Amino acid sequence: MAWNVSNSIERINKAQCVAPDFYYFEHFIAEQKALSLYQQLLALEWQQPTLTIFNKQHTIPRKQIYMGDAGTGYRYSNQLFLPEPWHASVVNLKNSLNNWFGTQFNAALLNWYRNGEDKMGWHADDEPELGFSPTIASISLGSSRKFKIRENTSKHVTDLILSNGSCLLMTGNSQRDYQHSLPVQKRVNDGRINLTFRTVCGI
Ligand SMILES: O=C(O)CCC(=O)C(=O)O
Ligand SMILES: [Fe+2]
Repeated sequence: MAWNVSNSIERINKAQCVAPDFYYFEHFIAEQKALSLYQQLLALEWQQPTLTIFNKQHTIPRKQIYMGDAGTGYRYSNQLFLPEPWHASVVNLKNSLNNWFGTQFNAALLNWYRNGEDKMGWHADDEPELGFSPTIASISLGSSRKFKIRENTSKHVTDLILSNGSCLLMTGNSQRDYQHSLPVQKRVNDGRINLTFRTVCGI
């Protein structure tokens, strides 16, 4: 669903534009609140599915939980994910983001990177369920991790550090023109949880 930029001009002005259509808000959630949310979410029932990509089976190199409103089924690497019911803290965060940005997020993919060996490869969140030019808000809790943004034609890469309590808003052509990834960082010993809020036109 298209995002109404005019609702959020003021918010975007407070952000750092790290690449076209990528806006970074460093202290979006207070540090202590973000750390306590991290601790709370660690206790969830995390899953580590095996996906089939080009006929090969891969167990994802991190853990995840997909949460959302009923009817927000999501297809990702040939597998259908049905949403778990919202966790109280996550639905509160979703509602705050919707108020803040004027979005209509109805689902969230949570990723838990247990240490610097856990990662996410290059991809764009361009599944049809997300509609044309999706807006995605990505909240980071716990250890800081490097995040890479690569422009599709020039292959130019921008590095960004996503720190505890930050929000990265990806909007406009961010998924059409770029890919992003979270590389291995062997020297990171502690965990990080990332929540990506999405608007899913369900299946
Ligand atoms: O962990 C991150 O910051 C990236 C997560 C991501 O790209 C995704 O869930 O699609
Ligand atoms: Fe992504």
